Amino acid sequence: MRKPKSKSSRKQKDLSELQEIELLNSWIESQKPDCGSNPMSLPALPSDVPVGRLGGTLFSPYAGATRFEQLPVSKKTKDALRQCKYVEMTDIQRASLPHALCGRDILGAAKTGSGKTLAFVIPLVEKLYRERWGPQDGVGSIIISPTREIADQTFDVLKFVGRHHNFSAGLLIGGRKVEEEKEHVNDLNILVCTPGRLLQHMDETPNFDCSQLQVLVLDEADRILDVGFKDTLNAIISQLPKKRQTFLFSATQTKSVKDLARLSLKDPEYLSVHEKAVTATPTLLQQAAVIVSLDKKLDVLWSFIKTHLNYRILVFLSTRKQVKFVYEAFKKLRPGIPLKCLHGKMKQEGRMGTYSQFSEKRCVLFSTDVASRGLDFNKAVDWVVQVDCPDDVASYIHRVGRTARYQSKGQSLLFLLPSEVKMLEKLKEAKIPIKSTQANPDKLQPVSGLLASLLVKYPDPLLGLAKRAFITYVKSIQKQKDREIFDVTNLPIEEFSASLGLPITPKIRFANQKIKSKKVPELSPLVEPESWDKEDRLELPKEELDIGDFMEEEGGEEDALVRNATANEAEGEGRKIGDIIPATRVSKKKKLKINIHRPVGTRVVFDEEGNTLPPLARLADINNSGLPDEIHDMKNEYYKKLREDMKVVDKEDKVLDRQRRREKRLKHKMKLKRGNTEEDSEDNLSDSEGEPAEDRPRKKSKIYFGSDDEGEREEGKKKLGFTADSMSLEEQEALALKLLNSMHS
Ligand SMILES: Nc1ncnc2c1ncn2[C@@H]1O[C@H](COP(=O)(O)OP(=O)(O)OP(=O)(O)O)[C@@H](O)[C@H]1O
Repeated sequence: MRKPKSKSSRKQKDLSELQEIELLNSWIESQKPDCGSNPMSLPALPSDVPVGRLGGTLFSPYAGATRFEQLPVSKKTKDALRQCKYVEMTDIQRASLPHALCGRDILGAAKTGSGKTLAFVIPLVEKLYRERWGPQDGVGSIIISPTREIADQTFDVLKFVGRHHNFSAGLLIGGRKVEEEKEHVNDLNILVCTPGRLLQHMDETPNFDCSQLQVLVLDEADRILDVGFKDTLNAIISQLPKKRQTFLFSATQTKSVKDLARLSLKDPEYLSVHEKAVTATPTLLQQAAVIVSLDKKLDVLWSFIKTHLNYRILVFLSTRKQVKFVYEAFKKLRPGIPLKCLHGKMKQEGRMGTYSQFSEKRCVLFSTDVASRGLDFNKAVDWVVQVDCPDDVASYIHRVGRTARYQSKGQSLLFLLPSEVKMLEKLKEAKIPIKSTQANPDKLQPVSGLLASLLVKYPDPLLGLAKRAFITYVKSIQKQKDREIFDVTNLPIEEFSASLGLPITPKIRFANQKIKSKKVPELSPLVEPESWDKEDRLELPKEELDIGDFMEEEGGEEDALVRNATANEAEGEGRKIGDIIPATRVSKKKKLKINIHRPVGTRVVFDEEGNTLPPLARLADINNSGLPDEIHDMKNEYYKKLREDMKVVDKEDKVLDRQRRREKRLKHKMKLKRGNTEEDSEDNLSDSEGEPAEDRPRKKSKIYFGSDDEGEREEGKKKLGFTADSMSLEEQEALALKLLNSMHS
């Protein structure tokens, strides 16, 4: 145990701290543009770090510094940085820290994973240190993050950097008990929060006071300034003092004067360190795009996962319901790699748990855009797969930015619908080096048929999830702003629905109305669009991008059942042999023909209009050779069980049917013999209800066979002298005939 410090040593420490603060403050003073002196001048600004000032001239006295050690920051901060092994500064840190430490407002833009967090955490801590901020001074700094996970992560960085300082800091995010927070929030000096929770405290916590705020940080600034947070942010800003230092950081920074005016920035330094870089994304990131039709997306995703079982893969889908469905369904299919999911409606504990557990060596995390920004997963993500097209270029940049972070390599794959190819142009215009590649249909492992059987086997919850996934996806496309890329009328919704394993296409009024008028083009799902530049093709994706076996050059062995078009048919329809036929609902006539060759036990279900339900139809057509062993076995086992069950049910049905017919015949005979004089209420009932007698529930008062009512059974016995249990059908029939004959005679 450490000895308690004596009074004199504490005094000495205080004194040295005071001296340090004085020194730092005098340095800051000397750096003001109008001061004219530069006592701690360093080498000139390197030419590869373009630094500019919005509407002003560059003033960056420390821009030549490359190591944290060289910066005018407190010993406490330097010690912490050293302990965390932060030695060399990244570009954005080199460019922004000297300005930020001088007290200027910063608009910082740098590629994803380039260390922007430290670029605002260090000056924030230093500012409070120089101001000798203490617990009694209340809130001195606020960092606003768009998601809980980013806030949590930033809080960790803050804890590291501020470990030797004496400030109190708190994480205020949704999903936690607000009442507990209210008790402590007034004692905190630094708040790391999400906008909603901060405003909640501003509105509800008694005496919550931010009037002394020194530094405000908007991390992922363009997102926070976005319409989604507009009202909340305006309400927050209105309660903050105008005299403060403000930092705005993002990989896709806003330059909107309107936004800056909202935040009352004063001559902000616009530091876009990678503006002149050749690419807008990390240099070590390799990016590819593949054209996939909507109904083949899950097949391609499944194949990708099956061929990348030793990687850490982050998969983006556009809606929460899709994430839930794909996660639950794929989990049941057991691909051979741990699966996780992350979305905004998960409970806080689960959300944080998933986020921190995504450090397993091999793992697939299905996520919505909640994980698209700012997250720095503990261990490097190997692959980012965007199954659904991002909303815009900025969203793409943030999503792929979850890999290839700070000097590590990464790979990304973007799925685009044939109708979304325009996105590729936009990405290229934004200096994103993305290569187009093709999935090899021969290597594709179809999963849609398996999903159909899963939905039959586990209707709860999979059927509901699939429906919701379908609806939310279509709606998400409809809501997209960029109509050049997203066109809901171009979606092959029938095929998409079938590919999720759904027996019938759920109705979406707005979408159906729009789609009805437009014929869905019969696009081959894996065909390279003509507009693609051949030079863009990724010739050797396997070596370079490790895309896996199923992403190969055209040609190769044909999968007769998956690609079941004959040469003639294909040519006639303008398709190539080898194109995968989309899962369309064919005419009843055609399907009946297919039905004849259906293996025993395979059920064909028709909808109300007489169309067969494609997933089940497709299920029978899927070539098992394309399936992995365990799924093949699962499927066979499932079929076997299905066949056995069907045989039993079939046998029972036949016996029951025979019995009913005999009964009917018997009654008919009895009626005839009585000359229709005697009223048969059962038959009357049948007519009155207009149902065939055998399908109608029998009236309890008339039936004694197997009645639950003991009294009725006894009465029946008395009347007829037998029970159904005690006689075979033949005996019953013989007895009835005997009775009839006796009546007749
Ligand atoms: N100077 C440095 N030396 C070593 N590692 C660093 C340095 N600065 C940051 N890092 C590391 O780089 C990684 C990315 O940093 P950070 O999360 O701050 O990136 P970012 O630019 O904010 O990314 P995004 O735009 O995705 O939010 C982190 O793991 C961080 O620890």
